[in-house]
Amino acid sequence: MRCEEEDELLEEEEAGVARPVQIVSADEEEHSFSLQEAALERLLLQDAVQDLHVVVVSVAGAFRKGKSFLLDFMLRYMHKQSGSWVGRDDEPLTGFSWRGGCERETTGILAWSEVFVVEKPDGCKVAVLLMDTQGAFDSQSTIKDCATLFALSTMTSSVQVSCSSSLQSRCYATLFLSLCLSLFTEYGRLAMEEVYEKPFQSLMFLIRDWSYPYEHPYGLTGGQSFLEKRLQVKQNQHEELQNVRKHIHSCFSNIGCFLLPHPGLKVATNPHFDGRLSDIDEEFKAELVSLVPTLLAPENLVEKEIGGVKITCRDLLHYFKAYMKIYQGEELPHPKSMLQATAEANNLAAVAGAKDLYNKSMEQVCGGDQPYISPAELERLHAEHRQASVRHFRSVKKMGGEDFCRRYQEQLEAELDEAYTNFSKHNDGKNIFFAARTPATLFAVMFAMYVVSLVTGFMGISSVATLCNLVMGAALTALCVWAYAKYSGEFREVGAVIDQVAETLWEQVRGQDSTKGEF
Ligand SMILES: Nc1nc2c(ncn2[C@@H]2O[C@H](COP(=O)(O)OP(=O)(O)OP(=O)(O)O)[C@@H](O)[C@H]2O)c(=O)[nH]1
Ligand SMILES: [Mg+2]
Repeated sequence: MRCEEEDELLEEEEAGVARPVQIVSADEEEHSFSLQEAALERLLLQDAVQDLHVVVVSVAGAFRKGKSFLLDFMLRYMHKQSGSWVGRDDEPLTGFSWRGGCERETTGILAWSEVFVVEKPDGCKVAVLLMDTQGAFDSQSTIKDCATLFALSTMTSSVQVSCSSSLQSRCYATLFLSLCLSLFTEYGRLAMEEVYEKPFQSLMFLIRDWSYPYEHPYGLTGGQSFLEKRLQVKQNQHEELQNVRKHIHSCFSNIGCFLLPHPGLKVATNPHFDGRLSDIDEEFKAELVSLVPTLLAPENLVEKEIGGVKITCRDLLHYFKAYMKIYQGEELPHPKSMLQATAEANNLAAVAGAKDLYNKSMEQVCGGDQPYISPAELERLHAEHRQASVRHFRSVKKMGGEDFCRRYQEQLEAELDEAYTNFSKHNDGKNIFFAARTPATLFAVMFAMYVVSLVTGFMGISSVATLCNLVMGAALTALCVWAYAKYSGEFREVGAVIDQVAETLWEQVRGQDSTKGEF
């Protein structure tokens, strides 16, 4: 069954059908999470988006609160981006899987397989990635599970939408705030010591089923006044709570709150509800139409920044890998190791960017469809592009301090030299004389053996003549095998050994020639 499902998914992927992709999967028994690296790579390394700055919108929060449901409306907006995006009255809601009932639906973290490319009003193109997360407080998850997912989605997103209901908002905010205190505020403080920038971008508290519009009206303004009241620092509060309230603003560049009305009884209680708008209360629809563009309109998109630098889809991959590593332990990671992981991923992303720059420049010089270039010229261009690449690495703002970055610079230099060896070999392969070296050497051996066997035969030294004939025969066989290996692509190892032997002979003769030349 599992295999069939996987095959189906693969077929869908090949057919280009957009769908949710599991990027972090949960192991329910072990209470652990693992990164689906291959799926994430396929998602983030698509040609059209890998070099674009990324906007990561993640919806997290309490379980069964309509997170996936909301994301499906976000998908509708991303597909249409026009006034009538919300859809027809009788259209079922599809996309991220959602359903009624009291059992949880989403596990781990999922992303939409289509990364949307949006042009911002300033003309910059950005890639928008939508992420759905497992809900907090379900009966099967531990507090550590909830905190891990919450931390992961906060660390990797630029817009974090935190869902909770009116009633839960208190305990949810408390969990979030205490998490903030123990992890994010300390992480933020450490990060800011280095880069003086707020570590996270946008946080939107989304309060569902708001039932007190007479106190705070629905929408953003009501939410803002509700939030201000919640985040007020009061003298009689516990010192810890006071600190969180003070620090939360220094962690996020923008904190908002949106109060969403109840969607109506059909949504909440009808088991056959399929998401059609005609079954949803007007009030809810009106607020939804204002909420989604607040988060996703081109002018409101917030790019993911780390260490004060906007990151690309390719960079995001490094951060995911680094964060996933630290969240796999028994305990929640210490803020210091979070910072360490960020610095590591930050440097690795800079290495990857610099290497990509070098590879692209060298491809133009000696890529697959470029003609042969002289080795001396190739070496000169390699030195030039290597320097440019290292300069690029050094110019990128990085975390971790000078010594830490130097280690990654050394790694980059070693990787560039290795890439050069490959480019150089590839270039040599294009030289027709270089390719003809093996048959030329074998012919020369055969000719020399033929002459020696003639002379020695004439002089009557038949044993030497026979030996020469044998060597000639061996050279001829080697030539035939080599030609077959090159033509058919089979017995490649044998072909390589023959090349190696011919190369050694060639170098030997050339070496003797040049020694003679010196005298
Ligand atoms: N009360 C209420 N129900 C909603 C709201 N939005 C959607 N729902 C309903 O809530 C149910 C759960 O929706 P999902 O989108 O699957 O919820 P979820 O938060 O993704 O759930 P998990 O993935 O299990 O954490 C569905 O029946 C929705 O119709 C809302 O604002 N309030
Ligand atoms: Mg869900």
